[in-house]
Amino acid sequence: MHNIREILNNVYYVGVNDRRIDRFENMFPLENGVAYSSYLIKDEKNILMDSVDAAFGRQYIENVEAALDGEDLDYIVVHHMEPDHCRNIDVCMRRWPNAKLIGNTKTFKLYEQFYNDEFKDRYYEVKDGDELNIGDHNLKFVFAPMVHWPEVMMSYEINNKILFSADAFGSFNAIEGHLKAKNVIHKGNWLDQARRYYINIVGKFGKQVQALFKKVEGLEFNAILPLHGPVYDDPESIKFILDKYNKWSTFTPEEKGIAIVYASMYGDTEQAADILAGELADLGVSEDIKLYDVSDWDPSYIISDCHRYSHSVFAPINYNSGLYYRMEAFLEELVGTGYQNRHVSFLNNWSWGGTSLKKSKEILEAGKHTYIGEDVLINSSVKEEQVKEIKALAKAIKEDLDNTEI
Ligand SMILES: Cc1cc2nc3c(=O)[nH]c(=O)nc-3n(C[C@H](O)[C@H](O)[C@H](O)COP(=O)(O)O)c2cc1C
Repeated sequence: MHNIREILNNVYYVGVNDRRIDRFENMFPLENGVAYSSYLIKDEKNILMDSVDAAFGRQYIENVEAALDGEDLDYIVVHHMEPDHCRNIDVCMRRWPNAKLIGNTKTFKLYEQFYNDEFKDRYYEVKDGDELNIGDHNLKFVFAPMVHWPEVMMSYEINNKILFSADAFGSFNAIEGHLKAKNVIHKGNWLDQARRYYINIVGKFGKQVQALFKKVEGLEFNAILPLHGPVYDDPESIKFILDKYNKWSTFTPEEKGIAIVYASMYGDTEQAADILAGELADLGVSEDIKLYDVSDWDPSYIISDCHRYSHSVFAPINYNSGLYYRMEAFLEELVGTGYQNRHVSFLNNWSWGGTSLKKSKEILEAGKHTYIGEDVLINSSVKEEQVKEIKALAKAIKEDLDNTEI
């Protein structure tokens, strides 16, 4: 049985929900699955936007067949070659033998790398800015290289001002009935999941996202249809997510707040982090204070909040003369997402010596951070002297937070 929605006039959602997947890209834990979105525009020529993950072939083909309602398929656009969106392209090409495959040079190169050149004689190659008229709809292809793969392109439907945005503006979470962003984006964990998706998957490519914004400057959007998560089709939600993307892609904190990230094997560093958090609250910090044990949390959550907030406190500890490896992996990954220009402080625990603090600072160096307060050095366990130092650090962070404009 099919399950499709007409989301805009003659634009059908033909995507699927994957609630059986535990980790996206076999890496990022999912709390409530993910949607693989695909769209069909019906017009004089029918055009399909991308496909879905391999696991959903049968369901997907039934969806596309239902949306076509007996008509033929003329084109399939491959906006992004990542397999969660293109593993059913070959199935569609065989099912609809008159369909042409729309992509760019890089799309077809990647297609043949992942699969083969079976459909070579049906390629319809487009260049950046090319247009294709299919009746009442007029598509303009906008290349968006490295947002977040090299072949990525978007389609802007000129007459109705609809942007088919590939992975940009996507989110984790399967769709629970509400496909329209206005019904979900301000509720539950949707914004957190949209942020975690962007920061961890596209985040590194802020420059390329900004280049795309420049390219589409002046275009109006009535709808943004991404390849995951809800669709944006009202002015408020569109403005909301564009503002967020502008912040995220310029590595600007979204809000004032403090992420405290610690490593602790026996609880002493954790206690120092707790004392600091309590002291910050007692000093009147009303913004979010989040504590993350690097051994406990998947890095994608911590990385997302380090980008979200203005302030971070890192508490690395010494381990076999170096930096505790989970903290090292976390910091490397954080830097890999372009984390920069934040206000940063340190707690450190040592029992006989090591390079953990120095190494942590070296890893973070590229981000040109502002260091707030004195580093607090804990010799195995927190003593009265360190409580004083932690209080002084809390005071410095509170003052700086008060002086921070977002
Ligand atoms: C397996 C292991 C290796 C450690 N290696 C070092 C080290 O090389 N240098 C050091 O100063 N402390 C080392 N420590 C001590 C920790 O850095 C820390 O001082 C101690 O675990 C207390 O902090 P915690 O209660 O937060 O774990 C090590 C601890 C463990 C459990």
